[in-house]
Formats: sequence, structure tokens, C-alpha cells
Amino acid sequence: MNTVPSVDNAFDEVVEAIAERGIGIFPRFLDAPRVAALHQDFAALPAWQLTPAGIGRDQHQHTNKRIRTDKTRWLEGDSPARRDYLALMAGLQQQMNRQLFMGLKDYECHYALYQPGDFYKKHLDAFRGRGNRRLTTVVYLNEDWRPADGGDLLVYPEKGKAVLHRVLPEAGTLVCFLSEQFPHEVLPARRERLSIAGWFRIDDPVAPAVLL
Ligand SMILES: O=C(O)CCC(=O)C(=O)O
Ligand SMILES: [Fe+2]
Repeated sequence: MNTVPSVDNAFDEVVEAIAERGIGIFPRFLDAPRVAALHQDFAALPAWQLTPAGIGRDQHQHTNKRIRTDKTRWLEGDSPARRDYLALMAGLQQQMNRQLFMGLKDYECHYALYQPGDFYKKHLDAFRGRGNRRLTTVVYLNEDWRPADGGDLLVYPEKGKAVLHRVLPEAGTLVCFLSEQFPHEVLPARRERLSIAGWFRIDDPVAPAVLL
């Protein structure tokens, strides 16, 4: 693997958090040059390539503006910044599989743009025994985000209404959690909010979450 040691250490921290708590939040997971390259890559997309995000699964995909209003574009290895990001996530996948035997088979991710006022209501990224999203990642590309800018990600425990984590969408921060276990929502932002949301998938949707 052609990764620098600091990134491997960062992977270890993510693995440990998932094994122990099922969720972790990692400020500065992406270094400044990576954030800048991805931000530039995202900003250069023509507007027509960003389309209203879907909800639901596969062929049942549909948009529902009461649930989410962001715009997305699937990210593939079609630019250097995207290739670099996918390689980084492949490294994380490998580490997860080696240490936790999670059986992660592939990774899908998209750029997401929330314009002022956009939101994503409380939801789960995967339902037990249905679908194959196992581990969610979100990284943010927003420099100098202030609490007053809104756009917080609120994460809830599996049961209960109390907020477990409130995350500002700060440049470089990674949020990673078991997709079936943590309901979450995105509050309306007051400025443009850029992120990459992604999901590691398994083949067998009924395999246990983390084998220890
Ligand atoms: O952008 C975020 O903070 C979370 C996005 C999200 O929940 C999703 O795309 O499923
Ligand atoms: Fe989500």
C-alpha cells in the first residue's frame, strides 16, 4: 500500500472506534492539500451534473423533497482527486476487513451539495437484513465553518431521542459509523455545504455487523 504512516495511524483509530462504539468522528482525517484538491474538483463540476438526491433503494429510488433537498453526483475515479480519495477509502476498507473481518466488498460515494436551507431529515442509511450498506463515511470540504453556519450533522443512538453527536461539517473531518445503527439528520445550513457521503457494502445483508 502506498500510503504515508500518518494515514495508516488514522485508519487504526477508525478501526478501533468502530470496534468499540460503532461510530467515530475524526477531525483532520483529510489533510489540507486533499481537502483543497477535492473542493476544487467538486466546484469545477457543471451544475447539470448535480441532481436531486434519491431516497430508497435501487430501482425504487425516488426523490422526496420533504426528506432531503441536497444535490449529488456519484464519484468515480475520473479525476486525480477522485482517484486519490477512492484509493484512501480502499485503504480503510482493507484495514477494516483485516482487523474486524467485516467482509466489506466495495465502496460507493457521492459528492453532495447542500445549498442554504437544504436539509436531510432523520434517517438510517440501511435497514437490518435489507440492502447491503454496512459502514457509512462522510467527509466534509468546508473551510472556516462556524457554528452559526448551521448544517450540523446530528447523530442519535439506536434507541432514544437524545443527540449522541453533533458534528460541524468542518473541512477534513470524517464521520464513520455502522449504517444500520445510527439514525442521523442534517440541519439546514446557512451557507453552501460540501461533503462526500459514502458506503462500504457487503455481499450478504444478513451477516453480523462486526465479528470480534
Ligand atoms: O452530510 C452529512 O452530514 C450526512 C449525509 C447523509 O446522512 C447521507 O447522505 O446519507
Ligand atoms: Fe445518511
